[in-house]
Amino acid sequence: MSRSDSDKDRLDEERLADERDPLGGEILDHDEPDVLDEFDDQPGELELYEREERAEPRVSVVSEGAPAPAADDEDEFRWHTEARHAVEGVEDAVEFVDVHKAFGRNRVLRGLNLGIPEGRISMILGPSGTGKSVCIKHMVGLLYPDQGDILVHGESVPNMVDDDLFEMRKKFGVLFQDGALFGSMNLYDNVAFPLRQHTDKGEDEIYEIVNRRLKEVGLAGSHDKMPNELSGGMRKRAGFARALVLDPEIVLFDEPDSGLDPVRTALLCELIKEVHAENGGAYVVITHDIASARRVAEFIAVLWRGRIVESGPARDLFESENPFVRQFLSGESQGPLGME
Ligand SMILES: Nc1ncnc2c1ncn2[C@@H]1O[C@H](COP(=O)(O)OP(=O)(O)OP(=O)(O)O)[C@@H](O)[C@H]1O
Repeated sequence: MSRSDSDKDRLDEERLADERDPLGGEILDHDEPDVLDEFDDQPGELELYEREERAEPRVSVVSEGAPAPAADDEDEFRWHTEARHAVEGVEDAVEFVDVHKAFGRNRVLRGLNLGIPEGRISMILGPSGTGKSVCIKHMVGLLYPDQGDILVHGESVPNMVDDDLFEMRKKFGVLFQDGALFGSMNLYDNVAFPLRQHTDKGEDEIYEIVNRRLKEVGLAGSHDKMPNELSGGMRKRAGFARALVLDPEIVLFDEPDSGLDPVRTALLCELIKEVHAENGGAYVVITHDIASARRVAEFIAVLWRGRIVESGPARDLFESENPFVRQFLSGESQGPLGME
């Protein structure tokens, strides 16, 4: 069923009123292309969010404007062994190949090489402002690299034409920091939204799916609640239910623990594990919360200064000899990471 005009007007108003970009918490720049202009041509949840304009032709991922690595990089990257401990017999769902991304003079990704294993819960950990959100925006084509490539199931995301990108995004479920629920819709309609957008399913089937997903996240019986009646934890669970309704192959969680107390964080971590055990797929969680990593992560990648310091199965990383990884994963004040 397609969305009615009045629904679209409502969403337009909401998006214009709420200028926060739910993936990064940044304020949308009005000089950026208006995402709502794309809405009519390619309705889809991610199309509601800020999307970077990219230069034509889109086939090249090497930009002449990409800044050259600075001479002092070697010293900065002395802890970056980029050691990748193998996950036996598992392919990568997502791969970053030497990705560089700068915003003006701010070089955020500086030669990022990373593989996200299929069928595992992976965590990208790193200090604040180190590029974790920028990294996941590249996976869904909301940002484009200055240099390098991002492969999702072997397909290059920056090289995709719009139709392919739109199709590829159906593989993803995304849980934004605040759940990114539409304030004017009740919980049921929020969770049903991607199904109405992306599928031809009838309302009976949609009801069955939404009901099952809301039950799975412990929100059965809250169909009629409006987002402003929900606690932060409930909003996140509702966002999780919505991220799952299209049976995604890859689920991205942008700091699922932000704004939650330790108990609710622990409960959400348990929920992520249970749902993953039930549904499978590649889950990618970005966070700087080490307790969540201990609870949930099967695979960990530590990101710092736009490159991976080390990555591998969680137990290997928690036993790492690398001084930076040891300091970060134990939360010590002494070590290579200072107040910067
Ligand atoms: N669209 C943008 N335009 C300009 N700068 C940006 C943009 N998006 C991100 N940045 C910059 O990129 C850097 C990395 O930001 P990012 O949000 O990825 O960090 P993070 O590791 O997710 O941090 P945190 O843990 O605090 O959320 C920051 O300096 C940020 O200001």
